[in-house]
Amino acid sequence: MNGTVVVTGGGTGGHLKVADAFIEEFHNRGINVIFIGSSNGQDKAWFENDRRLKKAIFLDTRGVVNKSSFGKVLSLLNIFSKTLYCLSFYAKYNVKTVISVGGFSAAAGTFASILKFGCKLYIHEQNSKMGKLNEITSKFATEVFSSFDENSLVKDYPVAKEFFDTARVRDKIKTIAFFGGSQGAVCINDFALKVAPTLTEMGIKIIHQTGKNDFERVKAEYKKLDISADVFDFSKDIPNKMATADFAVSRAGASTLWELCANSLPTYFIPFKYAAGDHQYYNAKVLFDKGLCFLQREENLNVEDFFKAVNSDIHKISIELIGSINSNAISLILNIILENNKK
Ligand SMILES: CC(=O)N[C@H]1[C@@H](OP(=O)(O)OP(=O)(O)OC[C@H]2O[C@@H](n3ccc(=O)[nH]c3=O)[C@H](O)[C@@H]2O)O[C@H](CO)[C@@H](O)[C@@H]1O
Repeated sequence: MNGTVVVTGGGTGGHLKVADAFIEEFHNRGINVIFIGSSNGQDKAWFENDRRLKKAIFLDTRGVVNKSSFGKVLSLLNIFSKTLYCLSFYAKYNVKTVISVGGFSAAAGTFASILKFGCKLYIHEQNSKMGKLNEITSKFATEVFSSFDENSLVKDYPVAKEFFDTARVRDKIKTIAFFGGSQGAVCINDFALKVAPTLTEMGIKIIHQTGKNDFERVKAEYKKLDISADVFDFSKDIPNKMATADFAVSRAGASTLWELCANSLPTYFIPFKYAAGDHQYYNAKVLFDKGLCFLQREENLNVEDFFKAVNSDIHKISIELIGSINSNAISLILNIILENNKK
């Protein structure tokens, strides 16, 4: 491999999961990787002290979107100074390949890759609507990979092997899992508590990921209802939780969505309505249009519609999900990057 590889980006679990897939594949192929993320957000929790990495750097960067004009100027100045830092870092470590997985953590490392002569930028866009940073930087990229883009050379999403290994066709619902995305979702937590008594009467067990902030409240509510559910704030063992479930209720963050597909787990999606460009809704809509999931907007959420889905033919959906995603995406993406870098 010519020069050092940098993987940059993060902020939330969705971006970090893709960063992790790249790091794992480079590591397995014996190629050194440096990670550049932010000291704000979840990046440190994922990659600080990660033995697969040659180095992990966490810059004090923050998002620009949803800020006052003054806040935006400050964030932009900060990104500018961190870009200069990355440029000198790239020179020191002879960085020739940068992979951006997006999110505010990616800005400085990505801009530096564009400014550095002889450095190639690759982008992985997770969502159906391109994020602001990728919209700007993709024009300078050697290749952009996205599961939702017809022009992408690889259309499958990099999903961890465990989700495929534990896939099975569902028939009868014995367990339902509620997933709120990496940060949890109060709306899904409230809805789960609302339907939990009926699910329990139906003999259906509950697995529930609440997110950190709402964990104690939700746990206490289940106790009040006298329902013994598997409630947790965040788990490193999501493959096992999914494998146990026969049906899921979930936000439509891209990583979770494709993991559910890989696992053949029929899902009722409730997208996060404030996601940029409404991308969670459009992520799930791609599956919904093929009859591969249930989809309901948060503002229209109702118990009748949910139970209609629970009582429908999930077996058919589960079977059809089997062919919805292949397991070799990250390997194909790396082959393309390595081939390109020989040029
Ligand atoms: C609020 C927001 O802006 N969310 C965005 C964020 O979602 P979010 O960070 O929620 O990301 P995803 O749902 O895509 O992925 C979450 C990842 O964290 C893992 N996980 C989750 C819970 C847990 O307890 N343990 C665990 O390991 C999941 O298995 C998954 O791999 O990034 C996604 C990918 O760009 C976007 O599609 C989402 O719109």
